[in-house]
Parts: sequence; C-alpha cells; structure tokens
Amino acid sequence: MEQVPRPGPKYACYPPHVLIWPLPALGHVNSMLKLAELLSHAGIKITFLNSEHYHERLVRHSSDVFSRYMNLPGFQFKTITDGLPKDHPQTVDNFHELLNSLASVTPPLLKDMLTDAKSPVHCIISDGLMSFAIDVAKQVGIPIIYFRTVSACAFWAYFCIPEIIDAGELPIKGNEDMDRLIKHVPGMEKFLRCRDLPSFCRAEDPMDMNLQLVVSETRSSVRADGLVLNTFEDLEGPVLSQIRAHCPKIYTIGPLNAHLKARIPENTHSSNSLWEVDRSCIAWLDNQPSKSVIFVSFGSVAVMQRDQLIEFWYGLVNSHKRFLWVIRPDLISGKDGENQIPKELDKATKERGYIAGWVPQEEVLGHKAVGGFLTHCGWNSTLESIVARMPMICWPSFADQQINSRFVDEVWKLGLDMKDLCDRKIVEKMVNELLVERRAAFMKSADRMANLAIKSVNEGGSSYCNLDHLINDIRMMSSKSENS
Ligand SMILES: O=c1ccn([C@@H]2O[C@H](COP(=O)(O)OP(=O)(O)O[C@H]3O[C@H](CO)[C@@H](O)[C@H](O)[C@H]3O)[C@@H](O)[C@H]2O)c(=O)[nH]1
Ligand SMILES: C[C@H]1CC[C@@H]2C(C(=O)O)=CO[C@@H](O)[C@@H]21
Repeated sequence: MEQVPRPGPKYACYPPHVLIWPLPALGHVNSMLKLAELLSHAGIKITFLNSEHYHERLVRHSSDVFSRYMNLPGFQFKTITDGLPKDHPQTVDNFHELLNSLASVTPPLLKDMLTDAKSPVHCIISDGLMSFAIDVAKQVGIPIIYFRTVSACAFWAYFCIPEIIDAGELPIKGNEDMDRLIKHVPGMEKFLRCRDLPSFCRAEDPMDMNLQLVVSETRSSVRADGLVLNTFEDLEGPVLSQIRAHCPKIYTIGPLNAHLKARIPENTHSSNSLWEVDRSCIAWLDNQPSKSVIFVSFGSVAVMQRDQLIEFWYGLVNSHKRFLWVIRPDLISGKDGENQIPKELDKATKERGYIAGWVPQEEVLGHKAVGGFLTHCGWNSTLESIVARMPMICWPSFADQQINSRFVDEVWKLGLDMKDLCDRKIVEKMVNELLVERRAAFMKSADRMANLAIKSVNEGGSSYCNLDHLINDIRMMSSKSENS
C-alpha cells in the first residue's frame, strides 16, 4: 500500500480524528464509507455517524461489511437519531421532512460528540446537504469539509437554480416546453434542456419546498472549509472550473470504487446494502456467452409503476437478448393489486432472463457475460459503469439522475438517454442499439473514459494526488488543534 507522506515530529503524536456523517441514504452512505476506509488506511482515526434507523437495517443485511470496518484500526461507528418515527417512509417526495427533522434534533447531539474531551474531533466531513453541521462546526471551532455525493454537473445545476428562476427560465411550461434550452447554467448552454435539469425543477412552483431546500443546501457549500466530490478531472473538468469560482477548495477523489481498489487491492468486499445480496446470479452469468447480457438495476430508492415494469419487461423480452434484472422488494410503487405476470413474459424470462432482489452490482458489472447496463443513472452506478467499461441505457427517476443521463449520452457518448420515455418498442430498440448496432462506438468511448478513470486514481493521477492533499490537510488541522 502506498504510504501517504507522513508529517514530521512537530505534528500531533497520535492520529487525527475525523467524524464522517452521511445523509441516511444508501447512495450517500456507500460512497462515504469508501472515503472513510481510504482515510483509515492512511492512519486517520474515523468515527462514522449513521442514523439509528439506517444503522439497524445495514447491520441486519451487511453484518459482514460492518465487521470488516470494525476491524480497521481506530474505526468506530456511532449512531444519531434522525428525529423521525421508525415507520416514516423516507422517500424523495418527503425529502424535506428528513432534512428538517435532522436540522431540528441533531445539532446539540453533534455538539456533544465534537466536544467530547476523551476523543477530540479534529475535522468533520459531512454530507453536502446538511448545512446545520456547518453551524455547529463553526460554533465549536472545528474545520468542516463537505462531501457531496452527486456529480459535479448535478451540483453545478443545483447551484445555478436561483439564476435560472430569476431569468424566468423556470417554471417549465408543460411537456411542450421540456426541450427548451436552459441558458443560465454556465458551460451547459448548448445542450442542457428543461427535461435534463434535476427533477425538483419540474415543480410547478419554483418555491417548491424540496427544490428550495436542495438549492439552499447546495449554496451553503461555500461556507464549508472544502468540498469533496466523487468524480475526476478528466470526466467533469469544465464543470469543476465553474464550481471552483465559488468553492475554491475542491478535492476530486473519484471514482471512489476504483480508488479503493487501487490503494487497497486486497479490498474485494461488496458495498453494504439494505437487502440480502443474492449471489446466485453470478452462477447464472457464468453460463451466458460473453457480452450477451443486459444488466438492469435502478438503485436503492427509485420506484416505478407496475405498467412501467411491464413495458420494460416486454421490451427486454422482445429484444431477444439475455437480461439480469434487479427487482427490489420495494421497486413497484402503488397498491399491491395485480401480481400476475403475462404468461409470455414468464416463459421468455425462464429462457433468457434472471431476476434477483439485490445483487453484488460492481461484481456483475465486471462480469464477462454483461454487455450493457440499463440504469437509473444514480451517481454511484454511473461511476461503477464507467470504471467497468460498460455502456449505459439511462432511465433517470429523480434528483441528479436527469442531468447525469444527459451527460452520459450527449457529452460523454457512453450510452443512450431514455429520459421520460417508457415504451416496450423504445426499450427493445435501445437494447439492440447498445449491445449490437452501435456497440463498437460505445465501447470506444467506454474504454477511453475507463482508462482516464483508472489513471486518475493511480499514483500521479489527479484523484490520487487530491486524496493525498485531503489527508495532509486533515493532518495539518489536527496538528493546529493540538498545538493551540
Ligand atoms: O442490486 C444492487 C443495486 C445497486 N447496488 C449498489 O447500490 C448503490 C446505488 O447507488 P446509486 O447508483 O448512486 O443510486 P441510489 O441508491 O439511487 O443513490 C442515491 O444517492 C446517489 C448519490 O447521492 C444519487 O446519485 C442518486 O440519485 C440517489 O438516488 C451502488 O453503489 C450499487 O452498486 C447493489 O449493490 N446491488
Ligand atoms: C432525495 C435526493 C434529494 C437530493 C439528494 C441528492 C443530492 O443532490 O445530493 C441526490 O439524490 C438523493 O440522494 C437525494
């Protein structure tokens, strides 16, 4: 393992202590656990703060992952209440309830943790959606670095929303307005349409609670002492230049899944999850021809209507390609109602398909049988697909996924954006375009971007160097704190 250059004797005689606090959502927890492991591997003491609700679910379904973290030197988990009832349906639509609850109940609890003389915290790395953590950090005089777990392009679009509204570009005026170009996100004027903005922008009222909350939280990033982004310079350089004019101290250290493997090769574990991981799909994949399978997965939060599920199902079956589909227990929204599957789908699925509730996604994306990824374009899935040289069909559901899918198709040429469509003919057509008709072109782009991603996380690469900078900055904070 590469040793981060250790500071001289004038620094603290014991390791810096960092408290890491993600928003209680899988896509946030997973990427921040990867950062936590990288920092721990560099000799930094970690307290990882999960919500009680979330911690219970993760321990139940990822006990192996948790025990592995617990064996890291100086690594501990702590829990904090989110202030919500146990049965609160933590969905996107009531995102503001989660954030407002955290903002009202956690500050005094966080302050107690930060001022615990038995284990002084030298730096906080909090989710970039929790500005109340900045307020507490400033009160107790501890540096705070934001980790925003979305793409730089999504971050920048959120950041520019006040200007978009002031220019009268929002609200969107119906379906016929969705392809209008947005002119007030600098650097994206030529290709960003209304339909590509983060989904909160589709609210009829620009003062929508969720929209205003995500915007104000994004704007609060300028108050943090630094901003960590899970991306790399060769992927989002032009957008990062725009952001740096407002947040000068940005640490681009992604793709974190690849960075972890580059620095800790023995790290072969899968991410933690909220459901039991079904590994039987690997044996099924082992029996499929190379690059013959389309992998279908919509992340940990996205939901769909039953009629949409059926459209995707017919499209996959009519494509006559093999498919591995993750259908989480909570993927289908709405009442339980009709559960019967049309006989023709059932028969074809038995012949060419495999359905699972939750799979080791990174391992699946790296399997030789998989030739394409039908994804919702959550940022972790997008980065995992890039690292796996896997072309994508994007069916974004909410938040940052809309703009991620526009960049995958229009900017990075890594796949097809199926945004706002859900039709069996379109699904069938796109699966064949991705796996057959346009495969060569997509693979050329995918190979190029994967090589840039791998280069960035290996010694001398931009993400590798930026992580070293982050580690050394944390050490400086620690020594200043101990010498003051
Ligand atoms: O069967 C599965 C399906 C998914 N995954 C993993 O689950 C994670 C899913 O993360 P992501 O692709 O980012 O999607 P979400 O869970 O939807 O993530 C939320 O958080 C992300 C980061 O902020 C946002 O980009 C998304 O829009 C938001 O929905 C990834 O690491 C996948 O490898 C599995 O391990 N097994
Ligand atoms: C529910 C979503 C609101 C915004 C969050 C997010 C982000 O912008 O950081 C991305 O997707 C979801 O995790 C959150």
